[in-house]
Amino acid sequence: MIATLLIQHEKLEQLPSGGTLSPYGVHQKHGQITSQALQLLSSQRRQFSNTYISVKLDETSGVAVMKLKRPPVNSLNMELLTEFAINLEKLEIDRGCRGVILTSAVPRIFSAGLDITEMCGKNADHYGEFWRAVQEMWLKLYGSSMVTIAAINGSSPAGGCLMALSCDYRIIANNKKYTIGLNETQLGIVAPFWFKDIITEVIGHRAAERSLQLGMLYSPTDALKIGLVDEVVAEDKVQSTASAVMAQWLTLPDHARQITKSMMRKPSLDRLVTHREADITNFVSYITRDSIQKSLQMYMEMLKKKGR
Ligand SMILES: CCCCCCCCCC/C=C\CC(=O)SCCNC(=O)CCNC(=O)[C@H](O)C(C)(C)COP(=O)(O)OP(=O)(O)OC[C@H]1O[C@@H](n2cnc3c(N)ncnc32)[C@H](O)[C@@H]1OP(=O)(O)O
Repeated sequence: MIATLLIQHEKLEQLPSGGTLSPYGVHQKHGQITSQALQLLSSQRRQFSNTYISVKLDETSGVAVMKLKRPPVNSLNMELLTEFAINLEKLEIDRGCRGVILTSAVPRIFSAGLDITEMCGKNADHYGEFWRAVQEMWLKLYGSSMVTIAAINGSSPAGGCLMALSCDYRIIANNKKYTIGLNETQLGIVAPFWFKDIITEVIGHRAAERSLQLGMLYSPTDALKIGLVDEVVAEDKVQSTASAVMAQWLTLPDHARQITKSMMRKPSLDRLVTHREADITNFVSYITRDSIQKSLQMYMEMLKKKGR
């Protein structure tokens, strides 16, 4: 028992921020064994935090709450994406964790999507690496065997919406100021095929086509109407609803639910895995076009002007 706890604890030790997805040892820190064991036995919660992600795992329920914490808008830069993938992988291999609630620590924003500055004025190698990190985040989240619930406590455009769409269930706060959707065309860019696939799976072909072509951002109630989210609840009920829904989902045997989830999601995952390198090459050649760089720069300027 103690040995198992020790291994789990060591798996969950804080990694240095900005690290890579390299394996982390389970045989470190032998000298601390006794104190770690005692600490663990007396506590039902474990927490770990990187620069842009914090995780609290409740060992009693087996539910982790993962928060994005990159003010002002939780835009997804390379470091956040990498930390996200590492933390999710840690939870994935932790037997004590069966479900993850994904939410934001930044008021009024779930995530503003990909960090546009990662896609502007850099070189091709950078774009390639960045896109690989975006893919990795998605493969880990969409491919997770755990129950994943998005507790959307703020606006969630583009890549933020993709994150929410990749979860098993979406709960959004009832606030007209919050919007959610894949608005890429409004930036003058195209959502890649796997973004398109996932929104089509969630809301159906007709709604997805309209939504993607027009780059639509929906209020919570409109998002509910088209099935982009599953529930709209009062702002102060988002987390408690997420916990209640999670508890319901966790009443099912993991084995049956996981195989079913995998059956449903495998075709989309396989498509990206098979075409991963081509997708990166495609992204790099697309994003380095002068016209695309110009569109993104103009969009950033517009955002900055609006903020002044
Ligand atoms: C042939 C086919 C090939 C296909 C190839 C693929 C092509 C590429 C696919 C790319 C896929 C995904 C794209 C994305 O995810 S792009 C990101 C899109 N996101 C958005 O449009 C959201 C933009 N932001 C907002 O609408 C608002 O900021 C907000 C989230 C609603 C919050 O509003 P706010 O009033 O609270 O804050 P605001 O003043 O606007 O912003 C504060 C500062 O944050 C900066 N900022 C906002 N969003 C981003 C972002 N996504 N990246 C970087 N920086 C961002 C904003 O500029 C402000 O900065 P400053 O304080 O003025 O310096």
